[in-house]
Amino acid sequence: MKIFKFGGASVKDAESVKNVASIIKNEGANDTLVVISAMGKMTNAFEEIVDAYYNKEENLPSKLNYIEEFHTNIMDSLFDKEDEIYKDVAILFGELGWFLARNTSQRFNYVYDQIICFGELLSTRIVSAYLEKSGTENIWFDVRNYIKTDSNYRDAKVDWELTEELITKKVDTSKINITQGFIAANDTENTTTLGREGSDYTAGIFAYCLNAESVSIWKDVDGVLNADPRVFSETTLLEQISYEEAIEMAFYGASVIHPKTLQPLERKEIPLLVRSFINPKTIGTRVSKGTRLVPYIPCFIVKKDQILVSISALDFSFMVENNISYIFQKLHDYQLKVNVIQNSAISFSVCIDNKFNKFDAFYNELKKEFRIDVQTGVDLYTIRHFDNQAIKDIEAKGSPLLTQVNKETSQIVVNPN
Ligand SMILES: Nc1ncnc2c1ncn2[C@@H]1O[C@H](COP(=O)(O)OP(=O)(O)O)[C@@H](O)[C@H]1O
Ligand SMILES: N[C@@H](CC(=O)OP(=O)(O)O)C(=O)O
Repeated sequence: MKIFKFGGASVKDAESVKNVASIIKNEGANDTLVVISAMGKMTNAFEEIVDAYYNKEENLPSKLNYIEEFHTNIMDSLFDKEDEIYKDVAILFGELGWFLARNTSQRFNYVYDQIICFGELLSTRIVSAYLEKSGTENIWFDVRNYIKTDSNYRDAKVDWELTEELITKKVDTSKINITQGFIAANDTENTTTLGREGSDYTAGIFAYCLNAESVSIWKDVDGVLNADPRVFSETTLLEQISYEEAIEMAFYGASVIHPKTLQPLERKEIPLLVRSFINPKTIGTRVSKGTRLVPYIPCFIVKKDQILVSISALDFSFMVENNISYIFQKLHDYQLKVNVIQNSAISFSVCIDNKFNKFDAFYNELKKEFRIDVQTGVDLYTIRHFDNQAIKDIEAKGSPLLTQVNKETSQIVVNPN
């Protein structure tokens, strides 16, 4: 069985849905399981629903209306008014309205997951119905009956044993199956999610449980490139990458592959193909056991808008285990992700992501006991398989503030000025 995964960009409008349908028809076979994300930026739009629900209820109707119109416009270009899909979609909006009206829980993460899941439920219903209408028979199923997790809402952990049992028992491997990425359910049938951008991971879960022959994730780029094309004007397609190399790249922040996706595939040596939904005939990138990197060239990963923090003791004493472990505990408490660490006798520097906007609270707590220098708005470049020229090119992007060189990886924090 083959697993395909289509992200939001691949189903952002009616033309894109037609394109996805033709890829499934031409590249898929009868035994293909297709994982699909919410259309376009719909997960962000559903996040706004959650926000309005908690903070600005008067905005709810207009935000719901925007989402409903977005999907209706796409359907109007793909279907006839009397088609069943309009009823299916109306039922989903009915369920969402019912939840918003009846929910009494104040648990934010629980509420978030019960709302956010509608993006994937809607997109898969629409793509499945369009495939059927255009002559490609398929089975739509609700992934929440297949992938089971704990109750850690918004970042749920998969119950592999139960999930494998359900998937192997229930998936009809002789058909084209259409299902949702990113969402799952716990043992009380409440919806959970696997973390933002988790649909690649869903594809990995199905591949692992079904011993798939390959996973293809269809992207708006030709494959994995040696640098983020949004930041670098010249990039080269990587034809082959080993699992280890892809895991390293994802770990350092190459957003083209979700980090959790690779481990289940590596364990069963299932190749991951990163392919272009714009040019489906091109070969893309193969991530598999074998050669580390083809071609073997420096690869650049960028994390924008980081904070560089230098911490030293007020009395200029050495930064050693006890104060460093205290700082780490605080970084953990405030959910600040550390991307680089550099230590000298009297100062300790970290480059961090302020994803949850808790840096100010961290700073206010630490400044009572430490001297802290903060540089906000800096960029972190990671170069895998660097050479001198690659380091020079990055250092020329602004004022380099910190450079760390390991055997295969160099990390440079740059103030873009
Ligand atoms: N090294 C890289 N190679 C290819 N694309 C990259 C790389 N780094 C960042 N990207 C970005 O990742 C995007 C695709 O990933 P993503 O948006 O998560 O896809 P999807 O949501 O469709 O799963 C590309 O549009 C590209 O801008
Ligand atoms: N829709 C979810 C899951 C996902 O993986 O989306 P995408 O494949 O478009 O990154 C999100 O935006 O987080």
